[in-house]
Amino acid sequence: MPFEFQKTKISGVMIVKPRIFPDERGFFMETYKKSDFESAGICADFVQDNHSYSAFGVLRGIHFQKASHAQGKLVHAVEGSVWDVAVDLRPSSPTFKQWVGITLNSEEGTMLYLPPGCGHGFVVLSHTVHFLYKCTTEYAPQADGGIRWNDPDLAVAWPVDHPQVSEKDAALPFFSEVSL
Ligand SMILES: Cc1cn([C@H]2C[C@H](O)[C@@H](COP(=O)(O)OP(=O)(O)O[C@H]3O[C@H](C)C(=O)[C@H](O)[C@H]3O)O2)c(=O)[nH]c1=O
Repeated sequence: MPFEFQKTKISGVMIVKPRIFPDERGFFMETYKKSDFESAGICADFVQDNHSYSAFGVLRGIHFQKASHAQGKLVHAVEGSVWDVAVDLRPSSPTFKQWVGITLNSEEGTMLYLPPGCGHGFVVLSHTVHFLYKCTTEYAPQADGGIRWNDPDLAVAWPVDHPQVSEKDAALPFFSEVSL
């Protein structure tokens, strides 16, 4: 099995560790295989791939798409490292409003799968990061949602004191104001 899957405290949020095959040329790893993911309970059909590039201290998120446009995401850093957060935004979930955070770096190739219904954000830990992710639904700006990164109810323990947040993200609503 080229992947190791690890559950987190949030239902459906899975840590995925690919098997790396190093040799004198460099390395090879599989970063997704439908049959292995389905065997681990991740039955996701990905329809869009994204790539973002950010500098140290940049914080993107906490974002989500609403209702039928809710996105499952398989995220990883292909160069550099981030501290990545999944927030459970499913009111019926026993871990509603809870979050998990994990460092994703390109050396280990560790990935995080977030099911639809989770908010997602990350802050860059390395000088720069190339961040790639697969999504289970296409971009739907009309369904865009977000929560302020430093929402006191969520109290996400970001490991960077003064992150660089875009004007748009700095103006996102607090959890108490959000319509899910
Ligand atoms: C997300 C997205 C954006 N765009 C366009 C819209 C804007 O003109 C530009 C930048 O978008 P945005 O500022 O929303 O990019 P991020 O702040 O990286 O947003 C993402 O960051 C957090 C961490 C996520 O998990 C989401 O995938 C996504 O919300 O790309 C597209 O054309 N397609 C897309 O799928």
